[in-house]
Amino acid sequence: MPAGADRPAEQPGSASPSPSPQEPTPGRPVLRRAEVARMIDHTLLAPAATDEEVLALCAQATRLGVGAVCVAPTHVYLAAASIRRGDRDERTPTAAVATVVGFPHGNHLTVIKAEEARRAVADGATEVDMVIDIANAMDENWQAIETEIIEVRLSVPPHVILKVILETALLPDESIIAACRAAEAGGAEFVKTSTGFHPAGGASVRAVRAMARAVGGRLGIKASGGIRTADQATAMIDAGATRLGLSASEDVLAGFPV
Ligand SMILES: O=C[C@H](O)COP(=O)(O)O
Repeated sequence: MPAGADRPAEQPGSASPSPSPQEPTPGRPVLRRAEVARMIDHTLLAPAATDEEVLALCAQATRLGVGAVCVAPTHVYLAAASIRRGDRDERTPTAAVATVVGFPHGNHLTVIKAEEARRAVADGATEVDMVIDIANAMDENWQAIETEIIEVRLSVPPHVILKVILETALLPDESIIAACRAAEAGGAEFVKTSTGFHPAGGASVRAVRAMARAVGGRLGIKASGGIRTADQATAMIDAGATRLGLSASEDVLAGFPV
């Protein structure tokens, strides 16, 4: 079962209600299913996820044409092997393998996050989503956040994409902006809204807009946590998201025209 599939939309981790995106943003072409699929990190991070469920996720990823799968560190090796096999059989473009570090609470020692990232890359991950030490953001200790990001950045090769999870439901806009700047200074490629596991909630249009104001055009912006419909996904993209972390990828994509 995909992570969060057993949660109703308004439970912890769900995306905040957003303005209806039914009216297309002026000047933006209609979003097509294949284009949105390439923006998706198809995600399974449920603590009890089995190997069988990870293999099903990878098969689905290949079928849907998503940009990446995102799995727990313990499943990276399996996912990377499965994606490679699926690509050979189906002759479809390769989905990247992403994983998480310091997940979901973020209060692991920096040295543990750095080693977790290094091992994940050795196992086949090319994208790493690290959770910041959220207490540092509550304390507005931006230097500590930047230092930790630098440590993780230095633990993996330059080609690895580093995404920094801020748990934005806990933060006012000014803190989101400051954390995004610390992520940029620390060498991250992306900032990401949420783990999808915090009781305060998941992605919101408010947070994505603040992130876009801070680093849009320079860093990628990943909206994740509680996005269950094409309307919610569209609202995130219109707010500035360039990636979507979704466990409900199939349902979301079904709402976009081919
Ligand atoms: O990192 C991504 C999230 O865990 C995905 O959250 P979701 O299951 O609410 O889509």
